[in-house]
Amino acid sequence: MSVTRDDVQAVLAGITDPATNGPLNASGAVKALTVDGGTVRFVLEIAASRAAEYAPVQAEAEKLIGALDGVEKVTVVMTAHSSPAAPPDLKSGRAAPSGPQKIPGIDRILAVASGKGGVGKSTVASNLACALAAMGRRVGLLDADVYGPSQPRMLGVSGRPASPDGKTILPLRNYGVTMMSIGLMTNEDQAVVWRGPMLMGALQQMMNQVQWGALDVLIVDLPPGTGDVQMTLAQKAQVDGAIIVSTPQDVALLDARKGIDMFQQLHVPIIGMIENMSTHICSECGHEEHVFGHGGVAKEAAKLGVPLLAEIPLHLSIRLAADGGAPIVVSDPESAQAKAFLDVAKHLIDAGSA
Ligand SMILES: Nc1ncnc2c1ncn2[C@@H]1O[C@H](COP(=O)(O)OP(=O)(O)OP(=O)(O)O)[C@@H](O)[C@H]1O
Repeated sequence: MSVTRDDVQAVLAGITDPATNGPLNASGAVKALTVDGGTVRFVLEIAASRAAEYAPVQAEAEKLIGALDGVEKVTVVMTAHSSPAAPPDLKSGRAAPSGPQKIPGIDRILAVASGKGGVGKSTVASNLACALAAMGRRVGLLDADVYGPSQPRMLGVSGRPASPDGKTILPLRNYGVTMMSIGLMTNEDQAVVWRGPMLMGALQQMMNQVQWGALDVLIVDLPPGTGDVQMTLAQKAQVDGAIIVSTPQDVALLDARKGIDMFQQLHVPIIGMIENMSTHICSECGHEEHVFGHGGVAKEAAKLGVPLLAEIPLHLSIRLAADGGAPIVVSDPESAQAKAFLDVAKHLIDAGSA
C-alpha cells in the first residue's frame, strides 16, 4: 500500500506545534511536503530561537510518519525563517505569511510548466511574455528554472541585476517584459546544487525582493517535473493558473499528466495544455512531418478535461529566434509560427487570465 499526503497530514495533525500549541499541520511550519513513492520529505520552518523546542517535534514526526504503511524513508529538515535579517521594505511590519499570498503589485501569476525537460517550456514562456507585452499588458517573467535557466539568453539580456539598497533587486527589461532569473544570481558556468531550503529562500527572494513594479501578470518559467520549486511557489504565492507544455510522445505525456495531477493537488487551476514540436515544417520546402507524432496532447487534454491552447510546430526559425535572444513573436511577428503564440496570448487576455 502506498502512503498519501493525507496520511502524512493526519499524522502531523496529531503532533503539537510548540509555537502555537495547535496541530502541526495547521500552524504553517510545515513547508514543501512531498510524498514520492515511499519517500516523505518536508521542511519545518521555525524561528531560529526555538530550534531546541522543535528537535523533539522533528524526531516525533520522523518516527510516526516512518511507522506508516508504505513509508520507506522520512526526511524532515529544520530551517530557520530569517525574520531578523533585514526583510525587504515590502514586508516590514507584517508577520511571516503562511498560506499562499498575493504578491503586492502583481495582479496574476501564471506558471508555465512541463513534466519532462527540453520540451520547449522556456520557449513558450518567453514567447507568451513578449506576445502579452506587445498586446499592451504589463508583464513580468520569473525564470525559476534552477536546473537550466534560459530566459536571459532567450530575451537577449545579460549582466547582473543591481541592488542599490542591498535589500531589493532591480530586474532587467527587454521587449516590454520585466525579467528576473535565478540564473542571474549565479555564475554562468557554475553548476548549482540547490537543496530544498535554499531553493525556497531563493524563490521567495525572487518573488518578494525583486522590484517587479505593477504587473498585470507574472509568468513563472518553472523547472521541469514536480519538485520543490513547484511546491514552494504554490504554497507561498497565489498562483492563478498553470499552462502545461508537452511534446506529443507518450513519455512526455506521462510526465505531463503527473504535473497536472500535482497542480490539481495544490489547488492551482490548469488553464490548458500546449503541444510543442507538434509537427515539423521544413524551412526549405514547407513540407510537414510528424517527428514526434501529432495530436497526442490534444487527446490527453480531452481525456483530462483541460483545454488545448495551441499546437506549436517544430520549426527552425523558433529555435534560431530563441537562441538569438529575440523570441519569434518579436523577431518575426507576422510568421505563422509567431501567430500560434500570439493566438494563445490573445486567448489568455480574453479569458481574463493575463
Ligand atoms: N517549436 C520549436 N521549434 C524549434 N525549436 C524549438 C521549439 N521549441 C523549443 N525549441 C528549441 O528546443 C530547445 C529546448 O527548448 P526550451 O529550452 O524552451 O525547453 P525547456 O522545456 O524549457 O527545457 P528545460 O527543461 O531545459 O528547461 C531550445 O533550443 C529551443 O530553441
